[in-house]
Order: sequence, then structure tokens, then C-alpha cells
Amino acid sequence: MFPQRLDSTVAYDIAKAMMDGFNRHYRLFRTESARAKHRFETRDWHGQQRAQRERIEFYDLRVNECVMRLHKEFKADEQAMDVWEQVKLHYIGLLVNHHQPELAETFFNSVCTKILQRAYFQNDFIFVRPAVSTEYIENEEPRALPTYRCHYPTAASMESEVLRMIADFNLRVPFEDLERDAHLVLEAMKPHFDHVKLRANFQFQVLSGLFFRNKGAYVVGKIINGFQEVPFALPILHNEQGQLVVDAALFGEDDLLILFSFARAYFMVDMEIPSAYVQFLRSMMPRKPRAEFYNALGLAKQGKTLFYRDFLFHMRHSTDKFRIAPGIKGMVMLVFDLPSFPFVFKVIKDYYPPQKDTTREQIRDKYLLVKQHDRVGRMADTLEFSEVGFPRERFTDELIAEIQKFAPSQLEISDRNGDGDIEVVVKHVYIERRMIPLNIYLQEAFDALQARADDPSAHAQLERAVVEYGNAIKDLVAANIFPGDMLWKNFGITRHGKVVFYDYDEIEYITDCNFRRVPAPRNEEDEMSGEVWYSVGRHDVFPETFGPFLLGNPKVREVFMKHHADLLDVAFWQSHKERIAAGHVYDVFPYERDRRFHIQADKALLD
Ligand SMILES: Nc1ncnc2c1ncn2[C@@H]1O[C@H](COP(=O)(O)OP(=O)(O)OP(=O)(O)O)[C@@H](O)[C@H]1O
Repeated sequence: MFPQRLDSTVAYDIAKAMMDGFNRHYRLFRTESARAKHRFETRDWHGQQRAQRERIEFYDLRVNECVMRLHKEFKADEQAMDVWEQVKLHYIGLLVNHHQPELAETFFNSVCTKILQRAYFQNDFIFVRPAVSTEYIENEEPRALPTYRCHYPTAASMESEVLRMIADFNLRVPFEDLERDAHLVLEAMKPHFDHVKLRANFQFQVLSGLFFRNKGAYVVGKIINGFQEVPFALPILHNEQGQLVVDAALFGEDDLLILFSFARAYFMVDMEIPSAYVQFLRSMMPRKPRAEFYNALGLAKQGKTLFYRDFLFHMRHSTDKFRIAPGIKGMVMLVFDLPSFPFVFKVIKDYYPPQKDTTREQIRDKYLLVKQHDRVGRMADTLEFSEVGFPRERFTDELIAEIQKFAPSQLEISDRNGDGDIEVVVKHVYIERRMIPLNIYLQEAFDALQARADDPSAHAQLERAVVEYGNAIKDLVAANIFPGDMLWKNFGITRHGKVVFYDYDEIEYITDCNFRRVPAPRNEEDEMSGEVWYSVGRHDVFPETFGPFLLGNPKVREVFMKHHADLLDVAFWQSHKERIAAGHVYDVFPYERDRRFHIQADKALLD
């Protein structure tokens, strides 16, 4: 029930203090994102990675600051419930002309849930749904940039318009040859739209913020011609001489989905109205949930809020049951899923077999490391939740028994809200996108080949899995990550056929590993021994020994040795370790190598 009258003397001040807290947060978040341009221009790659990592922490810091202020200035935890009702109403008032109302609502929820008891924040005190619309928000200030710019080229001015579209970003580093790049971009664009018949509405729409990540800056926009809409992204990089080049042109939903994948680090973009960016991006990738765009833009809390709303909605509109996830069970993680929902839920077990010398804290640290690291398209992002309640009747008894056996400390089954519905409450859970575990994907190919030895699609499936698996490991190495446990079952395959790693408990930095050759046997006894007879330090890795675990199947071995034999050679690992330790930041591109303009040009010369 909402108050009829606003009679509290402190409610407005509390609401205003919360809004000030949020505004400070967004100002700092935005400033840090805007600085990405300067870091890009000055090739400060380590600074860019550091900023990407540090920005993730901003939110919790600002929420804690705000909570402290409310305690100190307003004795917030002693305020009566009717005061909180009024606080919310005032806050809604303050949101009316706000440019980030959805983020400010989430901030309100975060602060409230820290101050109020659970029983209260379950109900009307927080924003369970948005109270203020994010549609058609505009920045009316005279000097404000619009969310996107429009260019209206004619047949004759198309190339110069592409050039202007890129030049408009005012990057303070000269291009190697912008005219050449504009020509290449236009030639790459033409097959994607009917460039012979230009309709009245023919235009390029380009988001006015550049998207920065690692060593790249991306122009993101779409071509509109009649009823055709073609999304595009243009990666801009530095060449070896420090001049800028447009490295490639990406088109269509699939290319962009890979660029915005959940397995990559978050972008830095200077945005006044983030919901307008999300709306624009969503028009290009309509099947991707809004939650994932907020995540990709570094607004992780909003991503989490929207994910949870989507999840509750899905629960209400589905009837299937949570079950133990298919595949080989984890030793440290208990994994379950809901067949109709494309995510898995991972709970840290209470105890592990002896070969897993780890603790709950260490595992959480590894997951955090992944969250903050550049995931280079090869490590799934995770959302972390505490105290999640699920309806008991949606769990199989087998799954309940499994959690009771392996993670009893994480489980509570009760009527938490006192509403008569029994809930399964899981204390701590990671949620990540479901993939097909690579061992299952390979087994499907083996089974098909067993039935028909020359089945071409099974051959292709096997080859794709093995080649992509090696590529995934090489990308991880480039990002200074040693996966630790490289078995097939720890990798999954995405909808786009990309192989992604998801088992983080043994992850290490490459620069912390000690890559060694297996020493020569000292005597015959060593040679005949089936055991490891040499001493092995905690960070020792013996690449020669990977083969027996991975390559038992002759066909797998053949493909692997053709494409990735270097992974079994200590020199490969050692040389990467040395380069990274010397400060080199490798490029890992969110597109295939042969999409790069200069590779295409080299190829054309050879043909
Ligand atoms: N994102 C995912 N999509 C699909 N299945 C998954 C996913 N994550 C985990 N699984 C399934 O759950 C199993 C265990 O997960 P995971 O490898 O994370 O646990 P673990 O305890 O760390 O494993 P290990 O015993 O190898 O250390 C996997 O083998 C796979 O079958």
C-alpha cells in the first residue's frame, strides 16, 4: 500500500541522499569509461585492462558509501516502514527526468536491501519492476550528443560519408590511410545491402560513443535502406607504427553477437543514456536479452537485475523441473539446470576429493579472477547470486538429494516468506550460459561415425571441436591464462560453434606457471614406472604429458596433431610466458583472421 500523504520530515532527504549516491556512482563510472579514449590513443594497454578490472568494483563501493551515509545522517535502520514507503515515492519523483532511471532504481534496491531486513525488501519497498519508463529519453542540453548520428549518403558520396562517419570520432592519432580504409569498408558493405537501388530512407546510423575494449575501438552502427537494416561494427586498431587502421568490417547479427559475447570483457563506452544504447543494440540483435547488453556495457548490476526478472518470468511461464546437469559431474562444483532455460546453476561443494587441494575461498577467488580478466571470448561470464529461492516443487528429488549430500551448507528448505510455499534456498550460486560440454559433443560425433564411418557431418563436427578446442587454449594463453584442467569436459561449445572454457577452479596465470620438460629417466626402474617418479612443484606444468589424457581417440589425435601439435611442446608455452612477462599484450580478435583487411589484401596478391 502506498502512502496517501507525504508527512515524514526525513523521507525526502533520504531519497535525495540515495539519488546523490547514485549520481556520484554514474558520474565516476562514466568518467572512467570516457577515459578509455585517451588510453586507446596513447596505447596504454595495461592501463586499459586495469581500468576494465577496477571499474567492476565501483558499484559496490558506491553502494557501501551510500549505506554508511544513510546510517550516519539519518539512522536509516531505525526508520519506520511508512517512512521507507515515502522514501520510495520521493525517489520515483526524482527519477522523472533522469537519464539513467533504470540504473538508479537498481541502485535504490541495492542500498535498501543492505539496510532493510529480508522480509521487508521482498515486498513493496524496492523496485521489483521498473516504475519509470526508459523509452524516448533524450538529453535536451544544447551541447549534448545524440545517442546516434545519421548520415544520408547519395550514390556518389557514399565513400566520403563512410570516411566522415569514422573521422567524426575525432581520434587524436592519425590514420595510416583513412581514404583507403573508407574504400575498403564501403566495398565490404556493398554486398550486404542493395546499393544499386537506394531508397528514400537510405542512411547510416552510428552510435556516437566508441566502444573500447583491450587494444580496440569499435564504431557500431547500422545501414538502413528501405526495409533492409544491416548492423555493422568497424574495429579500429593501431598498426605497428602507432597509426590507426580500420582492421575489418563486421556485418549482420551473427558477427555482432560474437563481438558482444558473454565470454568477452566488458566494453567501455561514454554514454549519457545507456537505455538508448541498449535499445539501439537490441534492434541489431533482437534475440539477445537486454540483461546481456547491460553486462557487455559494464553495467553488471543492471544486467543481474534484468536477468533475475527474466528468470522469475520464465519460472512463472514454465513447468519443468530443475535437474542435475547432463555430462560428467564436477568434483568441486555441483551443477544443475532447468531444461527449458539456457543457463546452468553452479554451487561449490562442501568437500572435494583429495586431488583437489582447494577451498571455497580459493574457488571464489578464481571465479572473481575470471570476472575481472579479459575473457577473450573463451571463458564464460558468471553471475553470482546469494540466497536464491526456488519453488520446492520444481526440483527433482534426485537433485535435492545430491545437494543434501555434497553441499548441505548451501541448502535450506523452508517457507522463508511465511506465505505457505516451500522454497529451496541456495546460499550461493554462480549462473552461467549453458553450452554443450565438449566431451558430449565429441561423443555424438564418435557415435555417428560408429554407425556410418564416412558420415561427413560427424567428421566435420569432430574436426570443428578439436580445432576450436586448440584455438580456445591458444586464445587463453594469449590472455595469460592457463586453464589448469584441460580435459574436454571442462569446455563447452556455444550456439555459434565457439569453444569456451568453464571450469575455473584450477586456473592460473601463465606467468605464474613453470613449464617443464619431463626429465630423462635416471634408471630402468624410472623408465618402467607407471607413476610420476620425478618431483613436481605446485606450479609445474609438463606439456608433453597432455597427450595421453586428451588424444586417446586416433581421429582426434590426427586432427589435433595437424593443427595444434605445438601445444604439446614446452617451447610454445615458455615463449608466450616470456613475452607476456616482458609486457607484451597479445591481440585476440573477436572475428576470424581472414576477415582482417590486410590479410585479405595479402591473399588477393597471392591469388
Ligand atoms: N556452462 C555449462 N554448460 C553446460 N554444462 C556445464 C556448464 N558448466 C558445467 N557444466 C557441466 O557440469 C560439469 C561440472 O562443471 P565444472 O567443470 O565447472 O565443475 P568442476 O567441479 O570444476 O569440475 P572438475 O571436477 O573438472 O574440477 C561439467 O563437466 C559439465 O558437464
